[in-house]
Amino acid sequence: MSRLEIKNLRSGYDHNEILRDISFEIQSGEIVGLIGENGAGKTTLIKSILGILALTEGEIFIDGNEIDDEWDNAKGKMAYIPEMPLLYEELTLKEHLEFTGMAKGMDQETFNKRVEELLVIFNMKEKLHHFPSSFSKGMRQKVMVMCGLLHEPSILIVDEPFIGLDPRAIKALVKILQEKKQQGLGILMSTHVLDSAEKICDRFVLLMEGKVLYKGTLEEMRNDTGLKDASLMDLFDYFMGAAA
Ligand SMILES: Nc1ncnc2c1ncn2[C@@H]1O[C@H](COP(=O)(O)OP(=O)(O)OP(=O)(O)O)[C@@H](O)[C@H]1O
Repeated sequence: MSRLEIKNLRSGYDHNEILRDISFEIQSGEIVGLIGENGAGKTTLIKSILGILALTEGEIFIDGNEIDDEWDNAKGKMAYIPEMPLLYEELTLKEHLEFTGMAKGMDQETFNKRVEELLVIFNMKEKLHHFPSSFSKGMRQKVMVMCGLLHEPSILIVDEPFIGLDPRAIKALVKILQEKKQQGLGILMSTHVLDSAEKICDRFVLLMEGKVLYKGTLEEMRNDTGLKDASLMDLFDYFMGAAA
């Protein structure tokens, strides 16, 4: 159970500031959708939260503790699943999991138990000793998700989880994210797949040109715009149009 809080964040690349005054939080047991057009700053924001990019201003807290002071602790609580599956071609699925377990400092007993559970959930038992070269895109994505969930993080950050997955794989992933959420995982999910996002996210942060354009639930968006029954896509269009 954790809470991630982002306060007045500014960051970017060298002399190119991309994000300005970003503030929002992710509570335990909720899925927050990070929505924005190409180049809005979603990946830059994720990289900033993960400490890959330095902040020029602002603070990030986990459970009230600033990440800067508690970096190792924070790293243990967070997991990240990147947009493109990054696998080592010379390592089998088992070795990927072992490598992750070691990096996260898991003890053998917990590791074995979790691997057993994840292999069943993701239907990958038969692939345990196989190399990524024999995996489809969806299976590669599954390996990333398994590695991400291995140490039972309390905050999960997922960048574009649905790209390249077939409808059944999307359904399976949605089910897993919902189950994990019910168990208390807080999830930040960046995606362009708005119909899936609408179904599974509890709240949304809409980004435009590096700034928060809107944050709230679907219901709040509908009330604020007067667009009753509007889809997330329609609401996103509306907010983008109003800001242009
Ligand atoms: N390595 C980099 N160096 C300099 N500028 C970058 C770099 N990566 C991204 N940018 C710029 O930062 C801005 C935000 O890009 P970012 O990748 O965060 O957008 P995004 O919302 O994730 O887009 P997409 O939906 O296309 O993945 C863009 O203007 C982009 O050109």
